[in-house]
Amino acid sequence: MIKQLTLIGVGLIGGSFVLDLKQRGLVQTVVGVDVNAQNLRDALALGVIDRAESKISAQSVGDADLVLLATPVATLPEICRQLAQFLPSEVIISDVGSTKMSAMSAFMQFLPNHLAHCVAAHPIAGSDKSGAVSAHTGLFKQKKVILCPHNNQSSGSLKKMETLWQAVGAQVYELSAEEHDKVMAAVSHLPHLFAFAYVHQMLDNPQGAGYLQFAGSGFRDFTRIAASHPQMWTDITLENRDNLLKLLSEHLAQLAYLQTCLHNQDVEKLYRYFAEAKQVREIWGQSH
Ligand SMILES: NC(=O)C1=CN([C@@H]2O[C@H](COP(=O)(O)OP(=O)(O)OC[C@H]3O[C@@H](n4cnc5c(N)ncnc54)[C@H](O)[C@@H]3O)[C@@H](O)[C@H]2O)C=CC1
Ligand SMILES: O=C(O)C(=O)Cc1ccc(O)cc1
Repeated sequence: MIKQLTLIGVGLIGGSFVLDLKQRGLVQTVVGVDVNAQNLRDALALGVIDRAESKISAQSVGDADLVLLATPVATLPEICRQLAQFLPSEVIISDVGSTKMSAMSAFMQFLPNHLAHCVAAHPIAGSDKSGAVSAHTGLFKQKKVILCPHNNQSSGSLKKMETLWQAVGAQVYELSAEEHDKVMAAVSHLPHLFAFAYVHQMLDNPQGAGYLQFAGSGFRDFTRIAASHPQMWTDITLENRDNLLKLLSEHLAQLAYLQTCLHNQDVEKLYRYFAEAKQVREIWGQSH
């Protein structure tokens, strides 16, 4: 049972997590801190938080057992810098950000005396929606959450976060922050870049808007994530840029291969390429 959870960034992910904890009676009071006043009003009205605070202060974090950071990833250094002066000694600091090397470096730089209780975490669940109005229970049911333990980790704090994520229905895995960012670049960050690039190309094409009226379900499936929050994705792609730059050049080679196949009207190579991808996608789909 957590007496006070202070949620910094009362949006889709942080809001959904606390709603689940509340529903299970695992948290007594949730204090929300957010830079967006309307979002705080929505969160109060929807019962996501019990008290709203506009800034990090002794009042908002001084009595917390758990401080959860659920803001866009580039905000973590400044948030941790501000937190340092107000943190009670045993409080757990955890986050939900999509990049973990950046979270670890913010913890190490600005919370060095508190590092044992910093738990870097990432739920692989969410959507293209954002804000407290989108928060809902059940978001993490049967979804994976990756925890990234570090050398100075308190096993009690790690275990506590593992227990909370399991309580909201998630399956907990552990990876190093470095491995996490490499994997996520491939299965999440690059696909988002492709979706943004593809939709952008429709924007750049003078006829694009007219073409879109005939777009069907394939377009819908492929581009849903291009409606995701631009701030969130600016932060993620910049924080994971080294992995993404490497993958982008590998994928340019894939496109160049397709270009060559089409240019040469190479039926066999095209067929094999599509069939191999179809098999991988079908096998993945059977277990997800
Ligand atoms: N949306 C998704 O599907 C997933 C997102 N994540 C990660 O979770 C984090 C939060 O994402 P969402 O909940 O989707 O975003 P969101 O946009 O729904 O919520 C973020 C909230 O943080 C607030 N905020 C921004 N800067 C702030 C600051 N300096 N101090 C206090 N509040 C601030 C915003 O006003 C907003 O209410 C991000 O780091 C994202 O990478 C992780 C898994 C899935
Ligand atoms: O909208 C979708 O399907 C997503 O892919 C959601 C998502 C976005 C960012 C993450 O770090 C994890 C999950």
